[in-house]
Amino acid sequence: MSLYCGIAYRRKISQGYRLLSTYVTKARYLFELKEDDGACKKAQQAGAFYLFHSLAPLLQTAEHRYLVPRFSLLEVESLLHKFGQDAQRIEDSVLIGCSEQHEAWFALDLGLNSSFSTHASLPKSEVETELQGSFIELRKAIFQLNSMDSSLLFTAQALLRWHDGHQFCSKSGQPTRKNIAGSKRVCPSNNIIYYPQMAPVVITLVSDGTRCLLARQSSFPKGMYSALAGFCDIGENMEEAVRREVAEEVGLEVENMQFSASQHWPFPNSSLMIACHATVKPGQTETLLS
Ligand SMILES: NC(=O)c1ccc[n+]([C@@H]2O[C@H](COP(=O)([O-])OP(=O)(O)OC[C@H]3O[C@@H](n4cnc5c(N)ncnc54)[C@H](O)[C@@H]3O)[C@@H](O)[C@H]2O)c1
Ligand SMILES: [Mg+2]
Repeated sequence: MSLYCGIAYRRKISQGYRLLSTYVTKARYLFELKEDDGACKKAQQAGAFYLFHSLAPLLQTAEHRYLVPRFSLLEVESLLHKFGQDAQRIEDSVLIGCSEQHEAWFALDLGLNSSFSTHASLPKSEVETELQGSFIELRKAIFQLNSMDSSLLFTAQALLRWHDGHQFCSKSGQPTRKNIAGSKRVCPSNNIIYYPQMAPVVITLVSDGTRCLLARQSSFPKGMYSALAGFCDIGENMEEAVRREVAEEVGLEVENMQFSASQHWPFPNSSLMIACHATVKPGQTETLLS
């Protein structure tokens, strides 16, 4: 369907069904904020900000759990002012979601070099004291966060990392400029648009119907085993990647496979983990036992 038809179709639908679901209005609102810098700037006025320092989120401790504090635009501006920085640094923030009431959520890293600020990084421990929290590595905090918080922080960290690593155009070498939402960067000299990327990874639980195969990398901590994982090669579909990775890593040939679930995984860079179940060809189960 062409874009024109797509838009016309959307209008027809929305005229026919005036009461759109909360999910649909939210999805369309976020899409608008990504496309319209003015609307996104306006959303920042009433939005909430999650703060990071060198990709570690600011967390507060409460009875074996971590809480994720959020700040208003005014609070962030006043913090920046206190540390001698101007509000332009807020343009480094990225849109990471919104509430059902359309309160937009942003993430801002106070530790990474800012393209706007003369002061590259805010002093970590002083900011922690000021905000009564700690910047904690996300990997260490995962299991003490609720699932909504961890998913938001995963997205935030992945986007912040992508922007940090894509400040220059790979064709012209010129600095690229992010849009307000942070959903893309553009090279002003040749208009090439860069979008945040993630690498597809297949992770496969191989079984013979009753037993499953786990493996370990030499880099894993002692005693840790996992399903077989690997990056998709360019040009491959999911099935081909599963077949190749299982063959490469354990020397077995996969017969049937089924998609199970997927998850964004921010470590060490952004991956889309695609989880599958697979069985191996008959006669290979002895290998599984040995
Ligand atoms: N069982 C597991 O190993 C496991 C479990 C949970 C999550 N993960 C995640 O899945 C990802 C892939 O697992 P793996 O390390 O076993 O992959 P892998 O088996 O494909 O081996 C990694 C190697 O693949 C190459 N490679 C190809 N494309 C790459 C890309 N886009 N980025 C980085 N390296 C690339 C590199 O040479 C790298 O050393 C990892 O990021 C890991 O965090 C793995
Ligand atoms: Mg692997």
